[in-house]
Amino acid sequence: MSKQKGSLSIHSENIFPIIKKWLYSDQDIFIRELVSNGCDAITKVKRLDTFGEADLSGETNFYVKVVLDKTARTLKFIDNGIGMTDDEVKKYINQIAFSGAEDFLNTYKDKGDKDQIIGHFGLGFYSAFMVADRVDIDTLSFKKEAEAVKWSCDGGTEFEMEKGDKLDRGTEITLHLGEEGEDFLNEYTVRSTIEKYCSFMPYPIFFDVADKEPEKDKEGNIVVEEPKPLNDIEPLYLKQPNSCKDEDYKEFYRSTFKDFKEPLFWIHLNMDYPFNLKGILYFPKLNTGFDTLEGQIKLYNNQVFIANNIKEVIPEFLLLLKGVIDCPDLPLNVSRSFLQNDGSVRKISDYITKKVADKLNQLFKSERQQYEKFWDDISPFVKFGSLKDEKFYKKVDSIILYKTINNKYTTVEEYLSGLEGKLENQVYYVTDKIQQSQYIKLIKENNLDAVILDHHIDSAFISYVEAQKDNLSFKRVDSDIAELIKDKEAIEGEEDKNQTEGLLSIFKKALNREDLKVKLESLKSDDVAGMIILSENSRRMQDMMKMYSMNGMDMGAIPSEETLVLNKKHPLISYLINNNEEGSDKANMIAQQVYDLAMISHRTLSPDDMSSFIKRSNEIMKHLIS
Ligand SMILES: Nc1ncnc2c1ncn2[C@@H]1O[C@H](COP(=O)(O)OP(=O)(O)OP(=O)(O)O)[C@@H](O)[C@H]1O
Repeated sequence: MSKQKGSLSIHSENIFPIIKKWLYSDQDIFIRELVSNGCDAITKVKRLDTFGEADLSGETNFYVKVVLDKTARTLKFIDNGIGMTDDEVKKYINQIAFSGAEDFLNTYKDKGDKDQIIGHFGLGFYSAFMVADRVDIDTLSFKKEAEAVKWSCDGGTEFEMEKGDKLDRGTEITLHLGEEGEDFLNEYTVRSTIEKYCSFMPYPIFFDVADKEPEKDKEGNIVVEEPKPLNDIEPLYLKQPNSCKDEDYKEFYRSTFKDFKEPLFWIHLNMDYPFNLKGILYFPKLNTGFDTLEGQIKLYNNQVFIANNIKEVIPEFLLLLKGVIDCPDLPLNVSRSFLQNDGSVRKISDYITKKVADKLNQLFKSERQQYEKFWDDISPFVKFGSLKDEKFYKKVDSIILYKTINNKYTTVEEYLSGLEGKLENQVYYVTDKIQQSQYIKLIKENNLDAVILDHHIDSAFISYVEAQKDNLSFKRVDSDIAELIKDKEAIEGEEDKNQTEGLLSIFKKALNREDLKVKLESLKSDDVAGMIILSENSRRMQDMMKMYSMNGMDMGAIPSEETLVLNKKHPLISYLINNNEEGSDKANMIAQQVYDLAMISHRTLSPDDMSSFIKRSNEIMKHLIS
């Protein structure tokens, strides 16, 4: 066969169902497509007016109107934009995937700002057939002497076109809703879909129900209300940050996210080069737990809503925030909610991350007090962000705060320099202020400090920080603190060894635990009889095992590394040392009680241990009166 060249042909009968059914992910998107076509039509005619190619004679009243008629089962999209001549209908409507928007941009590419035109692919109009059995177009071009055109198609590949009777400039698209469009006979659905996609579109969008019962006042007079657009044609994020007041930001937050809690602070993104990006990111007040943190980042392209929380553009941890981002440079797919794989998406995401880190640094440096006030709310976000994105962590590392047991906020650097000479590269922490109060007391008595890390994210976070920083280690207050609590003056001798042996035997017997580890120390304080000490590593291992045990692992298999430190100075312990009563009821009771009391400050008792503890405590109380 000889070499041939040619162009591929498409069978409209086969391609049309694909466009109608599968091109767009959400059925309600037809509303966005038709309203944005109306907006594009207005932008075009206004632009031609500025070029002197159309004469609008100072007209300013531009709009897109959506009118539902439940009785007639129609939904109309009316605009007073550029309109179409019959040639244009043939070119742009009858030819699938031929975009008048692209055509317009190419014709006028040297003039003006290309970004305001929404259409691109020449397919959006056909999304109407996802809900309509028939679509009519009535249009009149802005051109002088233009004739109105009427076009109609029932979703097959045939259309009808004739002279129309439209008298005013613009286009009216009528959707005859079929079975699949049943939902859009509902006023609320139409209204909320317009609000969802078109809230920030650049021309007023009105919604009306043609066959609605008129509203009447008490006297029965018909009340005519001034129509109000459903959108905000000049959203705050498009304005210059220096012209926006705090109240404007708060109001925009309330109206956009329907959240009446005030945001903590916000970042106004305003970038023109190397890509165009505008938006506002809000840090919401989070007084709920981490599990329920849920932000919302609305992504727009040229004031047209694309989708919420698009992970490709918005780094995952930023999805805990609330905000709007408008980026006309996004490489969108036809269906718009999908992005094309493109390097610029990564750049956009990096830019947003950097802006957030910059804002936090600026707050830390110039408004430390405010920053501390916000810290409890923003800390899960900053920690989650650090875990998810090393670059972000590097930028915020030095401004991560820790709340101390004295209710102060400190960075690791400040903490360590405050305890210079006492602690080296070691941070004490508390996970439960109440349970660990005994240890907190010790820390305070030793003029030390500890930070509170009581959030679910903290254990993962500190391991991450330790991996990032050489030498730094976090130690829970009940870990290796023997050195701290020991009375350094007391000298350990041979006698201690024997006493430890004796006590060990008493406790093992009383608790019926052969694996028990006991240490005898002279503690600084003589009001604590015993304490449980567990090395940080063993405890973390235990915590991890516990997590796994939820998935069915046997906890009994984990060896216990806890050591019971007994205080030689405490009268109960010296009683046990000095009276050889091993195995007696009294010795057993003291040993069990000392052990349980030490355990309670370390972790929660098991239900059985708790009931024995209560029972025994009552027994002991009875001795007071016997
Ligand atoms: N309301 C309207 N007024 C004037 N022209 C319109 C109107 N609706 C559609 N058109 C013309 O029909 C063309 C095709 O519209 P369609 O919605 O299919 O694609 P598009 O808007 O160009 O691109 P996209 O598929 O990205 O939305 C438009 O580019 C425009 O020229």
